[in-house]
Amino acid sequence: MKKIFVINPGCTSTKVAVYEDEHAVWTSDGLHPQEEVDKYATEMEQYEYRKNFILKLLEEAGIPLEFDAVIGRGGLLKPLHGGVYAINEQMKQDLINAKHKHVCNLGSILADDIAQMCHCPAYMADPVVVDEFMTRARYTGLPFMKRESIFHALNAKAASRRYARSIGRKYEEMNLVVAHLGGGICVSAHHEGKVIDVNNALNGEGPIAPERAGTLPADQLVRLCFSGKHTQAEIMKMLAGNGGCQALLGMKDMKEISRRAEAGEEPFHEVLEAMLYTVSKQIGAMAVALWGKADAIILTGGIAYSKYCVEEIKKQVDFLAPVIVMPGEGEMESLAFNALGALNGELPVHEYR
Ligand SMILES: Nc1ncnc2c1ncn2[C@@H]1O[C@H](COP(=O)(O)OP(=O)(O)O)[C@@H](O)[C@H]1O
Ligand SMILES: CCCC(=O)OP(=O)(O)O
Repeated sequence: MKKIFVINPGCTSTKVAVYEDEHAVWTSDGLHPQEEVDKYATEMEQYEYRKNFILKLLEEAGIPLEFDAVIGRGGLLKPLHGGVYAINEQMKQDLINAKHKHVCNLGSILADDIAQMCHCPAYMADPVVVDEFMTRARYTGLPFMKRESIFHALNAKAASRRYARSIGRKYEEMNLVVAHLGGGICVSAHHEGKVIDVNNALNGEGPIAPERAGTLPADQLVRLCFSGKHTQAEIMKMLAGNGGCQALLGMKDMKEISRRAEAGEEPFHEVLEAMLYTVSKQIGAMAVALWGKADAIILTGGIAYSKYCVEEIKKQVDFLAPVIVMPGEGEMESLAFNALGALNGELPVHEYR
């Protein structure tokens, strides 16, 4: 029996879990009070805080630091193929110096720390930079600007595989549109096992999200940048962190927002309608990326728990393909399976260079 520790840092939580082979024997949602994380300007400054937070959770649960492997959610490295990677010094340095900032950059660093404490291997799998774009999806209208594949690869692929299995088909033989509806939102087009297009979930592309602005009118963004009123860091924070519902409603708790919208309370109702409209339009775009031949549209992530949100999206897109609802994210399970596969020699472990 292999004991695996899984670490998944998100903007509002550090989810952790202990697996014995494929069974979760302990999990924690690891929610952080917003005012705690708001104290830090960058994700790297949260390193000590998140590490101590994890060690305290383990201590309180009486779980000794005795694991066969530790696996963390992978961060904003250079574009990579999917799969399992051994965490090495080069990877940690690239994460510390990453051009894009997001707390998932801490996943591999924290995993390596804990692995060193229990003398076992450290891995990451299907990081947010999995890049399988078709060439035409990389283009913008400027030769020096290329689109980047940054999305919730782990959950989007795990949900796709789970759905394919449930209907007795292979992921590699299907066309799927997958909308991951979390604090950030991505809608990806999966063609025969490859994500050929997806909105950049982090920076200025795609739907309005609980804490992200999504696509903005470029001319207004340029004027804002040159207004002299904001630093670059402040504007980046408007795109991811303080954008979307956080900017429009002063909150990003989607349980609360959807409850108030459903009760007809304004501006919650109108803003949520607008957000879900942008999600639906992105689903339409990805269905076209699949030549209109999507086998299914999968709605996943925390917001897919909201029947109200799901119904609003369905009304707009169910003419395209059957809508399958898979609420929550299978990231912890998927990470554990990847580590188990690596330990058992069933999955190749790639070297990061
Ligand atoms: N029952 C629910 N109804 C509406 N939103 C929900 C519900 N449960 C969770 N959420 C929302 O889901 C989001 C978290 O989703 P998750 O997939 O864990 O993503 P992330 O890792 O990006 O935070 C939060 O915005 C949370 O408010
Ligand atoms: C795609 C980058 C990772 C990301 O956006 O994750 P969260 O939505 O969990 O913040």
